[in-house]
Amino acid sequence: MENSQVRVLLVNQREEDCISTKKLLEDARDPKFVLEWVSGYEAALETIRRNAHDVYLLDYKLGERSGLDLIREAIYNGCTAPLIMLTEEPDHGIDTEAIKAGAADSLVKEQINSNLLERSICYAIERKRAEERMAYLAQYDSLTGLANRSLFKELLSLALARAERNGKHVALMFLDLDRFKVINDSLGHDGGDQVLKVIAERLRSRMRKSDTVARLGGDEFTVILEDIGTVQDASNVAQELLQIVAQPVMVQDQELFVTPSIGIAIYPQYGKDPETLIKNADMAMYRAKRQGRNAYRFYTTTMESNGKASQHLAMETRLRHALDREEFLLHYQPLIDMKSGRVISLEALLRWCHPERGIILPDEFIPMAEENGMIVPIGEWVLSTACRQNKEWQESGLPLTSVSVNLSARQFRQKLFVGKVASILAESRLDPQFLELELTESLLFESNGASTNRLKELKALGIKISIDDFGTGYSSLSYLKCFPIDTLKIDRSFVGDIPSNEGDSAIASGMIALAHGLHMKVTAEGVETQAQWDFLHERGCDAIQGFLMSPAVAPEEVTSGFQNRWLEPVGTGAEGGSFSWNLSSLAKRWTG
Ligand SMILES: Nc1nc2c(ncn2[C@@H]2O[C@@H]3COP(=O)(O)O[C@H]4[C@@H](O)[C@H](n5cnc6c(=O)[nH]c(N)nc65)O[C@@H]4COP(=O)(O)O[C@H]3[C@H]2O)c(=O)[nH]1
Repeated sequence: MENSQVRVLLVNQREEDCISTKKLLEDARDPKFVLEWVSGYEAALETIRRNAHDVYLLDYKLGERSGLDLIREAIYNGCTAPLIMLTEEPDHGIDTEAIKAGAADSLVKEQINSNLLERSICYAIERKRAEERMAYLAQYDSLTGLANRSLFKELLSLALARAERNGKHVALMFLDLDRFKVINDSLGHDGGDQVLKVIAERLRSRMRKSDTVARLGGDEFTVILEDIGTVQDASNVAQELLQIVAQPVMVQDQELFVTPSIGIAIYPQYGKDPETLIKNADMAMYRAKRQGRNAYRFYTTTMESNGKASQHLAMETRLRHALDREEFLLHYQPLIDMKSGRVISLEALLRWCHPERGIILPDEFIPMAEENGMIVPIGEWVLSTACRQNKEWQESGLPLTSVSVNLSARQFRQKLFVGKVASILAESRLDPQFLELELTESLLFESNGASTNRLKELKALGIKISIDDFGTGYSSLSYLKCFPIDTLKIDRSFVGDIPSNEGDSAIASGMIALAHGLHMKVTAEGVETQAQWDFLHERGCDAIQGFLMSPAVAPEEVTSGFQNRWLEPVGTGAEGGSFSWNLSSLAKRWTG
């Protein structure tokens, strides 16, 4: 026990009990017990209110009142130290009542010996400390010691209620470090943590005791300034915060320069409740970032009313948090082998479950995520979720298939990308042969030898590579033979009008022949009609994907699809032999 002297207050009516208890505790060396005694109920309550003891031993019999009453009253009066009940004889009913009332333990006097009493006291104190520590951890950020998100929200609600009562203003500042990810990536998490600690300390020491500084997570901090006189006051503080954060930080013998972007929303003009105020300060912070970082911006209504630009800003702000708030999900679309009718792969397609708008398709937010770099962490999430999910399916006994994952150029260009893929595979325990990465044509051809090497490293891991949207990238075909590619995916823009459009039909046929000539497989995307199916089948296309078979579906539907209608090949004839397709029944199976 840390504190080697434990102050004990014994409350009972008989002095001889005090003497015997003293004797029991006398031998203890560590901790050393210092026993005090009071006999009356009121005197006991008075002493307990002074909060001067580490533990209380309360007799059940205290004249007209009982020890149970004293426990309840002590707790009601704010007693935080543990209370232990002492009874004359074993009584389960009293024990239970005592514990319910808040006692740490209940002991029968005649059973007590020195050892038992010491242990009971020490356990009670340790348990109390553990509870206090847990309560602290639930409210404070363990890295910086600042208020955490939940305490911050509570304090903000209280601050707004106070401001409403007193007719005052509150400024909420949302502060995010610029390019913190670069620091984390280059110094590692320990280095990043040290930076966060230094910044947290600077913010704390600048603010008054009555102001709140919180860390919401990652590199996001908030400051609540109560009782501000004018907007200029908030401006001055923001200006000062920019300066103190920008002071060099020494970490791992390196001098680093960190800058923040700060968004400010003022209560009550720009948010009457905590949620609105937080959302608006966040949006203003994002505006500061977009306008060059290392700056502060006040939230104004024009940020909302400024048509398309503001919608874009609001969407980007939400997108930045979507990952933390677990708003992304994956749907899966099957790719069907044309010979066997079996599912050979499931393409993971990202969906954003927007709290107000519902499911948003990737075309609406991936370009934004590409532009602001969010695609890198989002893509990592997609990759690990898809691998984990596929492993789960395999372990649950579903037929083995690959999962294919779309890659963005920004992800692929990361220096550590191959290592990341390897560690995701290791974590998910998915056999690499069941992962396929889909890269776009332009991604490969825009870069140089680096892509070839990276592709070779990926292939060396044992995963498959396909070229997505093939035919849309204006690339030189001669490049194709330089890359270790398994599959070409014909873009759906060439599939939509076959067989009626001669040009598209010729292109699709040419692509199939080209891929086969280079010993690659071909998948046609966007197959919606039987005529397209027939055409592609005749030309020897290996696999197809499209609404004719199934749209992308939620993971649960993949399981039920396999169980109900996706399992067996359709038609007659042996696999690989001559196979007569019964497309309408196949399509029926797929569409349920
Ligand atoms: N009209 C029509 N469309 C069909 C048919 N069959 C499938 N599709 C749609 O075609 C898209 C196929 O994916 P993609 O070419 O890789 O095109 C994807 C891919 O480029 C990108 N994307 C999706 N998920 C991710 C991801 O996790 N990471 C990255 N970087 N990009 C992704 O967003 C694009 C659009 O995805 P989705 O909206 O899910 O749209 C999917 C799918 O729903 C059909 O028969 N007819």
